Amino acid sequence: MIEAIQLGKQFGDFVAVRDLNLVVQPGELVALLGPNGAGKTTTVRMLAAILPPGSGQARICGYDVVSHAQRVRGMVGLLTEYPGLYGRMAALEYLAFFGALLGVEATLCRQRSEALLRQFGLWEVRDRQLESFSKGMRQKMALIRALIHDPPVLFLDEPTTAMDPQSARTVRDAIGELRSAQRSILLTTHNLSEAEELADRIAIIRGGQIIACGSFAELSRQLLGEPAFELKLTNPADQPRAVAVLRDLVSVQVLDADRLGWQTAEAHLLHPVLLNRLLTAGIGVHSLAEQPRRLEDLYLRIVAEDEAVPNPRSR
Ligand SMILES: Nc1ncnc2c1ncn2[C@@H]1O[C@H](COP(=O)(O)OP(=O)(O)OP(=O)(O)O)[C@@H](O)[C@H]1O
Repeated sequence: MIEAIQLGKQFGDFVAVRDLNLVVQPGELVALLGPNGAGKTTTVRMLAAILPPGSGQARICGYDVVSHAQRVRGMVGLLTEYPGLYGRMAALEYLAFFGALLGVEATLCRQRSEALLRQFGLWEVRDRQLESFSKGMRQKMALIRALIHDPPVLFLDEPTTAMDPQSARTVRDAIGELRSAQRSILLTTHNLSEAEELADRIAIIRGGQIIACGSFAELSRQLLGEPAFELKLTNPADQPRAVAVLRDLVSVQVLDADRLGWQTAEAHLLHPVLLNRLLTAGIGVHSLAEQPRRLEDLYLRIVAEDEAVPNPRSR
């Protein structure tokens, strides 16, 4: 479990993170999203016991990141944006070296290394020096390194940057599997479709503070209201009659000549009645579909609304 309680960090007069509260339960993946300079990396570095918090508290699996820093580092797997790999070492040698540093027994380390190198398609190049690896291969190696001691907590900072679509897919699938293994994962990313796909909850940080947090469905409802539906009529000439027939059932919006829209949380109850009415009135329905919502729309809206108030760093 990851816990941040009123966590804060200042660099000189500059407040990088302020009163940040966040909990990531075991088996949960939370995506931390935010504009450049929002405080994501600073937060992760504090939670991973790399940077001491300026104020507040952080705990990993119940251990305080300051008083039990060493223990916390052993329980955390960290994939940073710029992983420094030792280029002269071969892949397998590197993992043995890192595993030993983290206290992983040699035979176990070799077994895990093989399983992970195979999972990420790097087994064939296990004896090649890391300096000959492409950016994407290095990123995969950094992820394997973060997993070599089988940590209960993972911090993944931009895990799929620099990867081709197929490699990014492999890594995303692997992240999905890691989550079901009862780990707590905090993912920072600028790739919103990746966050939408992987995250159980989304936390949006701006100016060092969390300005929104919840599941995609919760944030959608809070910001955009109940799910929205769109009905397309077979014949645009029926539109005035369709509006009249549905008016007392739902708040109908005319979207254009042959399309009507509404929002409801109870589509399963409403739609059979509504379709029956239209049918009885002899009004043809071409299609009825829920309007897809994207995390990108929500994110841009949350950040734009927050920008309308003064920057929290100077509040
Ligand atoms: N060691 C430091 N000294 C001074 N300022 C710092 C230091 N580390 C971070 N900052 C500042 O704190 C703010 C937050 O930085 P941080 O790297 O946490 O942001 P981020 O959300 O990870 O950004 P990005 O998406 O660009 O990676 C930035 O304005 C950064 O310049």
